[in-house]
Amino acid sequence: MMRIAYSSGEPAGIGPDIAVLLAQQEWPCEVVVLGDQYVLQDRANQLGLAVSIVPYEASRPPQQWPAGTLIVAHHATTAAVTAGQLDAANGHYVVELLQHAGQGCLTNEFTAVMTGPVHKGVINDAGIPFSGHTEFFAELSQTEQVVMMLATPGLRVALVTTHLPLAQVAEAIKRPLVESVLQIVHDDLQSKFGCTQPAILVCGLNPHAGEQGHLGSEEIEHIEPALRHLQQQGLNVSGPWPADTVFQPHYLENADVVVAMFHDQGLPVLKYRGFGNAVNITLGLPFIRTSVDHGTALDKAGTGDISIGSARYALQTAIEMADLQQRNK
Ligand SMILES: NC(=O)C1=CN([C@@H]2O[C@H](COP(=O)(O)OP(=O)(O)OC[C@H]3O[C@@H](n4cnc5c(N)ncnc54)[C@H](O)[C@@H]3O)[C@@H](O)[C@H]2O)C=CC1
Ligand SMILES: NCC(=O)COP(=O)(O)O
Repeated sequence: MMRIAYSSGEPAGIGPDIAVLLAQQEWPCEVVVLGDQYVLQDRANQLGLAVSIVPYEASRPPQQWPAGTLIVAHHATTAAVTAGQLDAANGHYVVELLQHAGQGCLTNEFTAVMTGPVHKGVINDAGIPFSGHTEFFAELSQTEQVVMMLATPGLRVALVTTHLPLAQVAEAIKRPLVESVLQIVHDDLQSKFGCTQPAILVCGLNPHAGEQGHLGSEEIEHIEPALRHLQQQGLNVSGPWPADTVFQPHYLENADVVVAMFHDQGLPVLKYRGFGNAVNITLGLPFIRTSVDHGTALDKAGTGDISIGSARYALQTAIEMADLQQRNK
C-alpha cells in the first residue's frame, strides 16, 4: 500500500477544497493531507461536505480509507484563514508543508508527493525567497538540475527554463543547460514513463527558430550543438523547431514530448489543449512529485465551483509512476 502526501498549499486558495473533494472517493492508496485540520474542517463545512478527519500517524502502516475520510498531518496556520483572502502571515506555514512533503519523500515516509497550489507572491511577501515547487524541491533534495514537465493526454511539454523573468531567458539558454535538460527528459521518459526511445522535439528560442541567424543566434550557438552532441549519443532529439510550427498535429503525432525554451512558450499550448485534465511533474528529482496544472484560484475558494480534474489526474499519475518504480525495482 502506498502512502502519498498531498500538500494542501495556500490555505486561502482551493488547495483545501481539493483535499475535501478528493476525499469523497476511495483511492487505491493512503492519501495523507498536509495542512491545518481546522482549515480543512471549515472548508468542508463551507462546501457542505461531510468529512471525518483522522489524525495521521507515521508509525501506522498505510491503509486504504473509505470515502469521506481525511487523513491529516496537522500543521497549524499562523493566522486565521478566510477563503479567498491571502495573508503573508501564513507564508511560513505553506513552506513548512512543502518541507514535510519533501523530507518525507526523501526518508521514504511517503511514496510520492502531489502538491496543491501555492501563491508564489505571498510567500515572497512573507520574506521567503520562493520561485516555485520545482526549484524548492530541487534545493531541498540538493539536485543540481530538475525539469518541469506538464502532461495532458496526447501532449507532454517540458521546459528548459522555469520561473525566470523573460528578460533573463535568452542569457540562460546555453549548451550545457540545454543538454542536461534534454538528457533528464530522455532518462525520465524511459525510466518513469516506460518510453523505450523517447522522441523529443526541441523548440528554438527565437521566432522561426532564429531564421538561420537573422533573428537571433541562440539556436546556432547553443541549441544545435547540444542537439548534435545528444544525437551522437543515440538520443532521438530533433530541432530546433519553430515553436509556432512544432505544435501542429503533424509534428506531434510521432513525438513523446516537446521541449520549450521558456515557461510561456510551451505551457499556454498545453493548457489550451488540456487545462483541467493536466498534470505537472518534476523530472530529475530523487522522488516522485506531481502537481495540479492550475494556481490558487482565490476567486473560487470555498465556493464549490471548481474542477478537480487536474487533481485527480495528478494523484493518478503519482500512483502510476510509483507503480512503475516498484515494478522496475
Ligand atoms: N502548482 C502551483 O502551485 C501553481 C501556482 N500558481 C500560482 O497561483 C497564483 C494565481 O495564479 P493565476 O494566474 O491567477 O492562475 P489560477 O490557475 O489560480 O487561476 C486562473 C483562472 O482559472 C480559474 N481556475 C483555476 N483553477 C481552477 C479549478 N480547479 N477549477 C475552476 N477554476 C479554476 C481561476 O478561478 C481563475 O479564473 C499565482 O500566485 C501563481 O504563482 C500558478 C500555477 C501553478
Ligand atoms: N505554470 C506551472 C507552474 O508555474 C508551477 O510551478 P511549480 O510550483 O510546480 O514549480
